[in-house]
Amino acid sequence: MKIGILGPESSYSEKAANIWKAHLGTNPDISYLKDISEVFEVLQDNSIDYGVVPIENSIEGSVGVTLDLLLEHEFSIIGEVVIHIHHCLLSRGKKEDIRIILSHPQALAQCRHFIRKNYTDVEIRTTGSTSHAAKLATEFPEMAAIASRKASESFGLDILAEDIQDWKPDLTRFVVIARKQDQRIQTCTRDCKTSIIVYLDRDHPGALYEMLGEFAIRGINLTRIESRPSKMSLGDYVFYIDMNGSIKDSDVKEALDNLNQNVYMLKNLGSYQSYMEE
Ligand SMILES: O=C(O)C(=O)Cc1ccccc1
Repeated sequence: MKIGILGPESSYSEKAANIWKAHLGTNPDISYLKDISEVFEVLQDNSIDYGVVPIENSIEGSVGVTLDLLLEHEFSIIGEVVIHIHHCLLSRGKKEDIRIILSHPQALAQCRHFIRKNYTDVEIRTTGSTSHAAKLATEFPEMAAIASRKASESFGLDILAEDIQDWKPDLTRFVVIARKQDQRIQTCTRDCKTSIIVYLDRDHPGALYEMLGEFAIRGINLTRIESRPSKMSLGDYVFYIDMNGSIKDSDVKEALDNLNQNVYMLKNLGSYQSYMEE
């Protein structure tokens, strides 16, 4: 069995994958991939069995590419892992040498104030992962990467600054995805969450109110609601909704069945267990 994550070694995805593996009871091999899109691509072509991708961050919000790809593919979410992020600035060079700062776009966004305050004259470059940024920074002393402390050890870089994210705590939620037809998908036993994507039938007053009513009247707690452009026209949206509970709970099932009859499209991404880093 293989699990695909953002590579190379010491990305935050690897940390999330290791937490999930510890609960799994089996030990899938890690496949290091270049970015989030590649995780979806190789899961689609059967080269891996699971993928671990970031979906949401407490500072920067949604990871749009993950949301879009969940809509495009027939994958299930089979687990979620929430981890603490402690970004460091890593380099071979000294502070005064730095001309280029590299990282994953989410990490750069989480450290925006730090960069503006301390590095006014640098070029910013994005990479597929924080650990890829660290690997590139080994090549030139004028490069610095925003990545984890673990990445500094893996790639032999000095830590120029630590805990540089603009807000604390910085938490990132990762989802574990699998092909829908995968028989090995475990059923959730506790702390279950369910995720769906909804595209409403037509825009009319109260459409969102009616949709949310299905959850409210059954006392189902929504943990997130997010709109994303449908990409069909400006002002047209799909809704991503997460809730506490499992599709095996009769109230959740009933709410989704009712909703399904009154919306254009409802995609059930699955019910899964949530793990928080201790
Ligand atoms: O690039 C990584 O290490 C990731 O796993 C994605 C990411 C980037 C920034 C914060 C959290 C996760």
